[in-house]
Amino acid sequence: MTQHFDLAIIGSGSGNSLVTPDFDGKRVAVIEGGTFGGTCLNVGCIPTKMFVYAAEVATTVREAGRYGVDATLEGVRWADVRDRVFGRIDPISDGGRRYRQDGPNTTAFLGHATFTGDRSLMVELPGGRQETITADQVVVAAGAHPVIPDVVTESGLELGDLVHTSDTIMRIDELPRRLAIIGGGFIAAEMAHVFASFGVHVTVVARGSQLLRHIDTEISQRFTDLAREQWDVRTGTNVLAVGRGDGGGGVRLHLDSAAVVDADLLMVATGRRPNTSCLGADAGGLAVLDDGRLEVDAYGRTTAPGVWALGDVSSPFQLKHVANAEARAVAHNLVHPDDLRRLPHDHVPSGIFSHPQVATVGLTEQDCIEQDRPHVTHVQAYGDTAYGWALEDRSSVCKLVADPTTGRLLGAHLMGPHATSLIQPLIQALALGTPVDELARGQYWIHPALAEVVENALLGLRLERTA
Ligand SMILES: Cc1cc2nc3c(=O)[nH]c(=O)nc-3n(C[C@H](O)[C@H](O)[C@H](O)COP(=O)(O)OP(=O)(O)OC[C@H]3O[C@@H](n4cnc5c(N)ncnc54)[C@H](O)[C@@H]3O)c2cc1C
Ligand SMILES: NC(=O)c1ccc[n+]([C@@H]2O[C@H](COP(=O)([O-])OP(=O)(O)OC[C@H]3O[C@@H](n4cnc5c(N)ncnc54)[C@H](O)[C@@H]3O)[C@@H](O)[C@H]2O)c1
Repeated sequence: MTQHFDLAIIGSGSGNSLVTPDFDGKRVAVIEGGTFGGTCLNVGCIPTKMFVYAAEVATTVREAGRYGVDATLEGVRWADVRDRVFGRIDPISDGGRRYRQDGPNTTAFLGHATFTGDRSLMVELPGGRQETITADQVVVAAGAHPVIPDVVTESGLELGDLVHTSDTIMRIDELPRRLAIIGGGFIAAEMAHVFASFGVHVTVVARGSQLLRHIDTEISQRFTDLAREQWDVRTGTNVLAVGRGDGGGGVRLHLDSAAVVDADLLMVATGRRPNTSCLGADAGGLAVLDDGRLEVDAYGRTTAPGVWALGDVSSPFQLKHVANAEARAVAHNLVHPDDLRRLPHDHVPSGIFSHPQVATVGLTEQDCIEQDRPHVTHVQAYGDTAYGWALEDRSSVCKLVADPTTGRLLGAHLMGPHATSLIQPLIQALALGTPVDELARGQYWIHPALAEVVENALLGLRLERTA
């Protein structure tokens, strides 16, 4: 029997937030084929940052001697760290699922959905049952999954055993002695920090010449240099083959430099691909772009009338704050067809919770050069501020890019302690168009807080126009 709904949502990550009061008294289907709550809650932002915090604590103890405080890290109780994280998260996922199962106007379908036609879905439920659903409107919020390079797939090593992705590595039973990571992006940078801080020997194998290649080149270079001091970093290197280690234990990577890397576990962090290959996109009339994303217009409309998409499955940004912001726009658009809101894609910031932290928003210096755009930059060292002295900081920076003629900020790129929080006034200035001079001088900056690095960076920009 076919069930008809006012709204059907595929994916319970940011999609779950679409059940707004506008749908009170209407029928909403929430379809989830994996763990309720999606990536951020279960295997993404939230658990990783809870592990990162524990890693920060371990690092603080290790580095305490620099400040004249003698401390020894006695050990890391991995199982306790892990259980604290998932002891907090798993009940939230369970509660969210129950809330949709028992909700007054929601029906939760716990299975994989495939389009079979125009706003028509087939859901594979546990036990082999199938349910057919139609809806006036459908939102695809199906997220993305880790890409596994061929060289790993061809190794024959099973995922979740010796080979992990971020989906599984946080739940392992015990810390490995040696961890190899393929990839030099966000996940590699964060997880290398976590495991190295916990005493694991980490080897990062990256294709590019620098880690975090997509960010400002200067920051990426500085980050890579600091990473080399903490982890065994092999840049400009491809993995030619993956197999079992000598004696059958662990894994061995054969690199194109002729070197081999032996490790107890391998983590693959080579990007995430939108979940569109098993969605029946063709049957639903949804166009898929070359990179696997669903095609959407500026308002989140797919190529199929009445079908919307948001988040990792369609967005150019695989970030939770973007998925949430897109969900807010789509939630509005579902009920205001004559007053559509655009997906907010201006000045999208990102933060990388590694050691050091990195935070970035807006144009980089290279962007300005490539666009032949007038610009000035200023790099302010944390170490030149009072709180930087307290931190004994010698490597952290706040780099700003501004337009000298308009006096407006173009971009901000920070690397160092609390970079992901320090960047917020700069994100705000970009979003609200606050002139640099007004931002620097039009308010108090608490002395001697770390935020003075941002104040000094703003004051250091050589602008032709001031407010
Ligand atoms: C390790 C890691 C750390 C991260 N850290 C951060 C961070 O610090 N900050 C940040 O901004 N972003 C971070 N991200 C990215 C962030 O998690 C994602 O951008 C965000 O969660 C995407 O939300 P979404 O709603 O689009 O998709 P998801 O949350 O992935 O939800 C999609 C859901 O749809 C389900 N689904 C898929 N296909 C179907 C189908 N056909 N039928 C039924 N259900 C289906 C999936 O099971 C999934 O639960 C991180 C990602 C990872 C992997
Ligand atoms: N703090 C955060 O906001 C945060 C944290 C983690 C993940 N994320 C999101 O999740 C996404 C996925 O993270 P990620 O680290 O997997 O992707 P990424 O795009 O950040 O990095 C992928 C890395 O893998 C490399 N690579 C790609 N294919 C390869 C191959 N075949 N062999 C070897 N190397 C290969 C790339 O050169 C790059 O270094 C990120 O882009 C980000 O949007 C965000």
